[in-house]
Amino acid sequence: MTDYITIAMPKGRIFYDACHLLREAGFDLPNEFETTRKLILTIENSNFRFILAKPVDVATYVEYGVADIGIAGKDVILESNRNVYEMLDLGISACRMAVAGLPNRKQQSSVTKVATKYPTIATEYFKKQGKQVDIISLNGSIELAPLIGLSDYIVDIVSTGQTLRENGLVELTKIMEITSRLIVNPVSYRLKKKNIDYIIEKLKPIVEVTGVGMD
Ligand SMILES: Nc1ncnc2c1ncn2[C@@H]1O[C@H](COP(=O)(O)OP(=O)(O)OP(=O)(O)O)[C@@H](O)[C@H]1O
Ligand SMILES: O=P(O)(O)OC[C@H]1O[C@H](OP(=O)(O)OP(=O)(O)O)[C@H](O)[C@@H]1O
Repeated sequence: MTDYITIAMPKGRIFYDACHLLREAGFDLPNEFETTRKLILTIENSNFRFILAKPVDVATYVEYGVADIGIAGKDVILESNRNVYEMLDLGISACRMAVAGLPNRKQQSSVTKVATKYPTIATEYFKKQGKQVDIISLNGSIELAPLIGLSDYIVDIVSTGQTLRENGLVELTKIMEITSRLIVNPVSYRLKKKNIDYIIEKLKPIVEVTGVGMD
């Protein structure tokens, strides 16, 4: 049986950046990669197999070993806290995690409420600040929460800042910079080290040109 390397790719925003990066590194990804609805993709005459997952699920596929390696945002890696090795900062899909809110807001109640898709990161952040807050978990459209009185603040991804601006919110504090990382299953790394190192070595010079590298 072919000793496939299975790579979990995040659908959505990161996918396009990730495909571009892999092509730059010399992987011959067919053009249909960006248009197909297939969830398992192969490259002819190669032992690479790609699976397309929701970004938030990539680290889960890698932890369970059904994917040997994966590409995931640092936000997702920190939030999901999966047992994976983070091997390379790919520098793609850059954005930041920030606290935002309405300007000149008046607190609604004695407890500060924070809405977020990232409860772990938000809890950790406010704990480090020594602030007690109520975290309200949402799945999207986080900016809605302070507008409609559900929360005092949000913790969310900011990229261009357009969503904040168009909703009259302001960025208050940057929590961290976010980029996508190459993650690896620890057992796969032991068993398929040569093939996985080959991929990392192909990516490194491309990534270094853009100014990032190993953590
Ligand atoms: N403006 C942005 N908003 C959200 N994520 C971004 C942004 N820019 C870069 N990213 C990165 O892309 C990843 C999320 O991509 P995407 O928005 O496609 O996922 P998602 O919102 O979880 O997917 P879906 O739309 O299917 O729910 C994040 O984990 C983050 O690392
Ligand atoms: O600074 P910007 O460039 O405006 O990008 C930031 C927005 O993009 C993301 O939302 P997404 O589009 O993933 O939708 P969601 O609300 O469903 O998470 C993020 O949660 C912000 O809302």
